[in-house]
Amino acid sequence: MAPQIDGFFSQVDSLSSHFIDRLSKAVAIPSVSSEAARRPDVVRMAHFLADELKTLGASVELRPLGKQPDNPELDLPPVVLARYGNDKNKRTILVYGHYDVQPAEKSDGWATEPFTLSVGEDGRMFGRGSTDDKGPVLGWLNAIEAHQKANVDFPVNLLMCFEGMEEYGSEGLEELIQKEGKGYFADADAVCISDNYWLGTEKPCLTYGLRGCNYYGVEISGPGADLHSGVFGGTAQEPMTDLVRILASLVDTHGKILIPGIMDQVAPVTKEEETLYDGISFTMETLHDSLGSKTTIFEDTKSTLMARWRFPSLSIHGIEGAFSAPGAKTVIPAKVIGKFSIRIVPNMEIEKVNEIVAKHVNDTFATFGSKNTLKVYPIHTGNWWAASPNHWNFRAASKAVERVWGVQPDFTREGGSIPITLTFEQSTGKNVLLLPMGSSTDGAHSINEKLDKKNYIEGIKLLGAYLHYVAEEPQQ
Ligand SMILES: C[C@H](N)C(=O)N[C@@H](Cc1c[nH]cn1)C(=O)O
Ligand SMILES: [Zn+2]
Ligand SMILES: [Zn+2]
Repeated sequence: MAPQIDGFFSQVDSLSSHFIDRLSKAVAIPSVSSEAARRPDVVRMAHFLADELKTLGASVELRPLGKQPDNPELDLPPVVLARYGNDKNKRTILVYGHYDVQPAEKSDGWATEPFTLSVGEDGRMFGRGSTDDKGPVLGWLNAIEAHQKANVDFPVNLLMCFEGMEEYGSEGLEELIQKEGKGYFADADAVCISDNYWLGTEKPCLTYGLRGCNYYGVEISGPGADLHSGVFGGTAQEPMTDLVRILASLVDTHGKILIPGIMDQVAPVTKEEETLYDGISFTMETLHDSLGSKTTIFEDTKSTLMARWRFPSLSIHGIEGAFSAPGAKTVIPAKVIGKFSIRIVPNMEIEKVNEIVAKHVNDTFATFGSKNTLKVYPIHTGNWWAASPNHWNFRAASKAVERVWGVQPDFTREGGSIPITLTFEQSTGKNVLLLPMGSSTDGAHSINEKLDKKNYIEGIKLLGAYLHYVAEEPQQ
């Protein structure tokens, strides 16, 4: 295999400008799934991917998913399903990624235009979606192209599933994956997802667990319209006052979730599990670098990693309807919606968490004696996932990491969520591997999101090499 894989690697190097250009085109499409006004751009991004895939000789389908449940006026963006190769003598790998991105505005504090890929002299490539998840998604396409141009036989059949609503809880996808487990994906031998990050900046990792994410809205309304605080302050009960008291009842400064009953559902940490955290290369310095500050809850790496991977966390994200512009507007908002989410872990159950959250918020509000109106509801939910890394799929990826990066990967879990991972595992009955491309300093979801050129180019080699090692692995 060595000469073949070497030919592929040098072709990736030769095509690097072309691959960066492909990423620039993708980043230039502002495919923000959470903003209704951007929906045409999300759809445009699906077509961009489909066209690129067709040019590479893949067979492609754009599958409609119907209307968006919480906004029935709006069509969900299509899922891009594609197949490259159909050789019965080869293994078939199903890869998943997402082509939607988080919102981004220059005014949020970006140093460059968020929807323009800005490649610096130092090799950092800034742009929304560069690392999450357009770079990794294009990695698969680039790996196909480099094989073609290097005249190297593609080692597996590749099934691809790229969605456009991941950043909004993978709306509409679950049913399709459940149905296609024995349909479009029937001949998949294993699944690979490239949509997370290394723990630091030097050492790649393979990931075998994710937290889930239940995202909530707490809506409080009172007056019929926004009011003048000089005229009505002290006269009307203010929705914002009630809301901040509710939000303050959810979590403390040290990350302790204050909702009764939440921690009771968490599986106890076993002695064996504890030891897993000892060998992982991760330092508080790396964490401070990724954080851009030293404001960590814990002072040691083990507690930090456990808090990220193994325990739930509650984050307060924002308040819709509140005054948030610079300056000093003397307004009393009439209706405000607080947004918060809970990252859930084994053995928490989505429905049980929803019930406990609703009870806590309603009970807390009842103690205020407020005349305002309260509603609390889940906006979207997603399950946790934990798999076994003792499988040829992980072995192949580990060999690929060693080949491309010259080190053995860490085996990690992940604090973030990819809601559909568990559904892939259950519907196909196959092993699922997470094989990240980007590093801990990439700033996914943040301002100045970036992907290092080195991670992108070596990442394309990594994805290709993984497929070669998959082809070589004996059956388990
Ligand atoms: C890990 C992945 N790249 C990611 O960013 N996932 C999102 C998915 C999400 C959004 N709402 C709920 N889940 C995340 O972890 O926030
Ligand atoms: Zn992602
Ligand atoms: Zn994301």
